[in-house]
Amino acid sequence: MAYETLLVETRGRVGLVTLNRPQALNALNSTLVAELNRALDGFEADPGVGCVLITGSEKAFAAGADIKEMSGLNFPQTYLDDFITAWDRVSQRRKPIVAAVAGFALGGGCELAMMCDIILAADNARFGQPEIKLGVMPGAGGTQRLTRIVGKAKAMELCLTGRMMDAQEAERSGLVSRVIPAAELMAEAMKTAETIASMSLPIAMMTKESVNRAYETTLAEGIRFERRVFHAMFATADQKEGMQAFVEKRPAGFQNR
Ligand SMILES: CC(C)(O)CC(=O)SCCNC(=O)CCNC(=O)[C@H](O)C(C)(C)COP(=O)(O)OP(=O)(O)OC[C@H]1O[C@@H](n2cnc3c(N)ncnc32)[C@H](O)[C@@H]1OP(=O)(O)O
Repeated sequence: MAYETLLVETRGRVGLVTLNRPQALNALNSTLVAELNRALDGFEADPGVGCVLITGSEKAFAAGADIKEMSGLNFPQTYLDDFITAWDRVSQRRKPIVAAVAGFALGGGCELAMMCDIILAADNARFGQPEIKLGVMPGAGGTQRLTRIVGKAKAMELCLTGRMMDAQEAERSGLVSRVIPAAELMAEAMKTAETIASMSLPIAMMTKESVNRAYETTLAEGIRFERRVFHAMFATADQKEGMQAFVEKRPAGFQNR
């Protein structure tokens, strides 16, 4: 089935989604979110895909939820439809997701990036939660994820003033893992996604689950969870292959089992 708001392709073991509403700076309307979930469903089900890469355009990763679509909503509609639930499915994916962000990542765009596992930023990237200027606040996880990532002081300032931060500030704050010259962003992001996709898929998925557990539980519980998952990894063929390959000084050939 074709996509109206996305470009979706598979490059080797990387599933690539490019948000494609240039006329609206990739504002996230209901069609785009539904299509993004459809694309991610496909990649999750495809054993040939080991990592997903989500990107936008040079000018905008995404300028937030589509304000024109949202502006007419009332409380019963937003409560009953709870459209944000569909967005949150991105954060529930089990395969690793890399976000390659150039230009604006604002409001829901910043929230979408934070639902991914790694954010790589072009040097022209700008992040922010400007919802307060619209008379609302972040509703797709921004007040929670941003606060856990950058800390209360900066999250509070960004959410209460709507100020944008540039890529360097985002890197200093721990929001992005790396800043890359804009012209090299896609090549670097593909390299990162390909590296992840070359690992054992079950081991990468368990690693993602374990790192995410750090956000959801106490340190003691998290350590216990990590230990159990670590033990379980010794039941995989890929653990045998990975360690044997090291001993034999050759590249590992993972079979994803
Ligand atoms: C998910 C929730 C619940 O958390 C809520 C949200 O995400 S609310 C949305 C938060 N985002 C914003 O408030 C950002 C809104 N956009 C801007 O402030 C500016 O567009 C900009 C600073 C990102 C870029 O400014 P500029 O370069 O001057 O471009 P524009 O002329 O403003 O925009 C071009 C074109 O795109 C349309 N556009 C931009 N953002 C959105 C949006 N979020 N929703 C709908 N449409 C958007 C803008 O209206 C322009 O379209 P035309 O007027 O030319 O048809």
